[in-house]
Amino acid sequence: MKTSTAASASNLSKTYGEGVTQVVALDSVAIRIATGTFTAIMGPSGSGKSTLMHCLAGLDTPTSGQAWIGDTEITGLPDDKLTLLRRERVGFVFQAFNLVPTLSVLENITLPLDIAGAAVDRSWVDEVITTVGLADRLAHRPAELSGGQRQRVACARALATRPAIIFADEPTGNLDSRSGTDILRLLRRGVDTLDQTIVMVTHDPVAASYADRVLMLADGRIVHEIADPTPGLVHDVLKRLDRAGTPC
Ligand SMILES: Nc1ncnc2c1ncn2[C@@H]1O[C@H](COP(=O)(O)OP(=O)(O)OP(=O)(O)O)[C@@H](O)[C@H]1O
Repeated sequence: MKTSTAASASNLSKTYGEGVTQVVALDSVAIRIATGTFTAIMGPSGSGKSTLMHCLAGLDTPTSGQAWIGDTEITGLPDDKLTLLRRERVGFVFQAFNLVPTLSVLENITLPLDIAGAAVDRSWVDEVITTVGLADRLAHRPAELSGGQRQRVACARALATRPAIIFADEPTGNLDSRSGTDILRLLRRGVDTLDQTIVMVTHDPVAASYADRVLMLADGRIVHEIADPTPGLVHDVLKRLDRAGTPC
């Protein structure tokens, strides 16, 4: 049983606009992410997955409610402190956080450490590089890599700083199934062997089955939770949600 908390939120709400055009993207969400666990967030398009992840990661500000990374409350934290906290304790595997094209694979992986002015723990970085299978590509530039290899670099970059938590947004979204499987196994290994904590948004029941649990969102609320998910179970719950638009 995991006891410490990597991230959490209480009463998290986010609305856009006002009056008749108001959109409730998040509606009083409460969540606890235990350290060393892998959580998948799923739900129909527009259900609030990205908004939830951005608010949990300190990339977006909720309209009301509170969010914590570890025991630090991030809601209300001034921008400079939030930037520092993200840099030191959060890893991202987002499409928007692309690799730097002019840097080599190795330089991209150690970039967050360089920015933070942190000493590079070379044996740790080597372990991560071996884990992601990029040892023979370190001098290459991102343009010389396949999409799957690039995504593995993004994962290695996120793991290199040993962040308290990694947020991954559709990490296998643009990949063929073999590369996608590599990435998911890698993330899973990070949790199992490195005690990494991961939160991943996905639309894919197979990807979600690598997680320890799946949280289903609908209309900005967590409406269902699946422990020890299998692709079939996730698929069935998604289908019922799509049909009913309500909890199962
Ligand atoms: N900047 C914005 N302005 C207005 N409405 C927004 C904005 N960002 C998101 N929304 C709305 O908030 C709701 C939740 O959006 P969000 O992107 O979190 O959903 P999602 O579940 O990640 O969707 P998808 O699976 O399609 O990426 C949607 O109805 C969306 O239209």
